[in-house]
Amino acid sequence: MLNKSIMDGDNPDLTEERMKGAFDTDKMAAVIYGSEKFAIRRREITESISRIPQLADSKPFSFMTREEKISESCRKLSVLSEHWNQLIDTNNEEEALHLYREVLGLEGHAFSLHETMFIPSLVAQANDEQQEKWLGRAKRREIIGCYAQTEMGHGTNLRALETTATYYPSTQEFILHTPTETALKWWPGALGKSSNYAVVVADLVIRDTHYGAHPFMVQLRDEKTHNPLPGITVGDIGPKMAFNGADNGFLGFNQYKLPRDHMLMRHSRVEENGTYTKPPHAKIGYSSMVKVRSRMAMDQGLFMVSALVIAVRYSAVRRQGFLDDKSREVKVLDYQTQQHRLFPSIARAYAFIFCGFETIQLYDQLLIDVKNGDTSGMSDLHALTSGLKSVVTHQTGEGIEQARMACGGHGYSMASYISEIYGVAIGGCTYEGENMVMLLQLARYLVKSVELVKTGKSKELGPMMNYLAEPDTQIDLTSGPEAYVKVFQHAARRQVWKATDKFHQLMESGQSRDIAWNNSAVELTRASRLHTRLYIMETFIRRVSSISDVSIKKVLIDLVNVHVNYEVLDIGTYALEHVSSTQLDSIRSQLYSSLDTLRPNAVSLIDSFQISDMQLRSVLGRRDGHVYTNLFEWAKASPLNQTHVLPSVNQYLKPMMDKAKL
Ligand SMILES: CCCCCCCCCCCCCCCCCCCCCC(=O)SCCNC(=O)CCNC(=O)[C@H](O)C(C)(C)COP(=O)(O)OP(=O)(O)OC[C@H]1O[C@@H](n2cnc3c(N)ncnc32)[C@H](O)[C@@H]1OP(=O)(O)O
Ligand SMILES: Cc1cc2nc3c(=O)[nH]c(=O)nc-3n(C[C@H](O)[C@H](O)[C@H](O)COP(=O)(O)OP(=O)(O)OC[C@H]3O[C@@H](n4cnc5c(N)ncnc54)[C@H](O)[C@@H]3O)c2cc1C
Repeated sequence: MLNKSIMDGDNPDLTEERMKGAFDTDKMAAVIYGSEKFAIRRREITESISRIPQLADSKPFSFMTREEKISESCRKLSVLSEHWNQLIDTNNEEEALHLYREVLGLEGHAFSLHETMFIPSLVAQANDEQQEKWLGRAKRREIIGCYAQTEMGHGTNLRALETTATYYPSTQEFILHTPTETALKWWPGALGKSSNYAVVVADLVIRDTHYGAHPFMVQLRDEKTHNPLPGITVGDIGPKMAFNGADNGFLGFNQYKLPRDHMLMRHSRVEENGTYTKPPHAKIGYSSMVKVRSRMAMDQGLFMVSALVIAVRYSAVRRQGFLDDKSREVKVLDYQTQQHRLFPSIARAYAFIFCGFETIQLYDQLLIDVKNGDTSGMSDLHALTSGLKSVVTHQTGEGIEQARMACGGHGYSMASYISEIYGVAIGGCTYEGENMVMLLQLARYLVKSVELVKTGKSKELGPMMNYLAEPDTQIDLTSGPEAYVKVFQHAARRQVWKATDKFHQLMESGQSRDIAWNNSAVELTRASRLHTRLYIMETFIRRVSSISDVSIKKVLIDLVNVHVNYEVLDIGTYALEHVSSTQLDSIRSQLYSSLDTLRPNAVSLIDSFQISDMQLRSVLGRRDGHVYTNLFEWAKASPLNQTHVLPSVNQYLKPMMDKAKL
């Protein structure tokens, strides 16, 4: 049995799909998750969780109020705290993330920022003594922390943050202060009600000199009573589009005193007498953001996968309409339009996850380098993750929305859970830097790279930039996926040069640098997208080429074929400058035949992610495929159906109808 999800009693339509799978889903899981060891650990953790009944949702999550969701996730966290060490290796971040995802899902919880930004900030920004003092406590979850940077008035432009941390040598204290309403911290996850500590980013002021954004470790609430400390105003910012299990919060300081050693001082320092030592790299304080951005290709890939697991499984059990055989309706997965809607997203999800592995490793390496005093890799990783974060969040949003529509009417029901996945995932277009802003950060790097080529300094180009210096060559589309990489290289190079030329020409025509930049910005963001998509395609092909298992490699090559054909057609207007319309027609035919080739493996490809029903919270995406019975059961569980006649009917509708009868 190659597809390890097959079980007796499942919906036969799904079992039939799983029987068709040409590869071992456990082996594919090992490729997806980077190693056989981790793929096995994931399954073991999931299995162990299923043996602890208190970790299951106490009722369907979608029927809970926001307060109930928050309380439910806290209840589960307290159960988890009893089992933590048996369930995972607590030093292994990937195991911890898997545990969180399985048990708490994606709607956020009290620890949402604790692991993702609070601890990483302490790891990267606190000096050894400070780590000694706080890191162990944070890791043992004696305290709960978050990352409080964004303010009501400013999120993007960090240089304009208004919260001040003014140092007074006389008392050797900082005074944290919120000078205006717009200076209130606004948005930080888990800040409102859960966290008792925060890494607060504030403008450091010493003797009237403003040194800009710096991180501070700040206690917000009393450890015994959990009440806010005097001088602190803190609360929840209210319901959001999604992610409502998290208490994103506001925070204000009224002349709040903080000891000197609460500024995180690994890279910049303030001495007792107020002498300031600047960091070895001006943007080193931004490292927690780079950390999260470096995770986003992986995390967003998994969001997209969740929606695709639901849509592909459902498409295999949903029968509607006829093809050749008029005696039985077909599975909607057999429609070419359905495949075209879903399969390119499966390919992108695989590609994002492979990229994610790379960027996570690059960040881990950078952290070591920076600790050893080498900051030279910072710009490269900042540029790479800025572009990647923007492209994957946007494409993930598109893919999830297509997955919802692919489920027809039931996709619109919360029983599918896709709208929640969509709402949480697209938050990523905004958090960790608004997408346009981050594409423009990458564009700075691309423009500088072109300037290097123009001035004969191509040798100084960063990784992935050499293609900018190469001439256009003839493209032979029959030579395999590498030819498609060439199309992307040509298109990206041309757009990067075009945008740079425009920027330079506008400056030469007398516009200031900033105005010329703004007037070239749309072209610059297009250049960044093409460059990033090239990186994604190259990484995907490189990863697949490195696989030795024949059956796994075969299906992944099929997936690469879907990817490269789809991507080139998707940038058709740019590609047309390098390939003929006849060639594009042939790419179109190849795409359709690659969808056909992939069809028998579609269910196995998404089963391989081994995402449990507990995590999916979707009636449509159930592993066993028994959708209809459970859809009815789910609807019956609606609070509205707990009584035949609602009070609102007796109070308003009945009197209204009765009155109309008179
Ligand atoms: C282990 C278990 C874990 C369990 C976990 C359980 C979860 C399990 C489930 C997991 C799934 C998760 C679910 C949802 C979670 C939701 C989480 C939501 C988190 C959201 C958090 C946030 O949302 S938190 C706030 C983020 N807020 C931003 O993101 C602001 C953007 N804004 C900027 O980031 C700066 O404002 C911006 C633009 C760079 C300009 O900064 P600036 O003005 O200072 O600089 P300039 O533009 O002038 O640039 C001057 C030169 O600096 C260079 N440079 C700039 N940055 C650099 C850098 N970092 N490194 C190197 N170089 C850098 C640049 O490239 C220029 O270089 P050059 O001169 O050579 O061209
Ligand atoms: C779910 C969620 C969780 C979050 N969690 C946290 C958290 O834990 N901690 C935290 O500190 N923050 C958090 N944030 C805040 C988040 O980081 C910011 O909202 C984000 O960085 C965007 O900043 P902004 O809101 O100021 O957007 P704005 O900058 O106001 O964006 C508005 C528009 O202006 C455009 N724009 C702005 N500047 C430029 C420019 N220079 N060039 C071109 N266009 C520009 C943008 O592209 C956008 O179209 C969270 C946000 C969300 C949605």
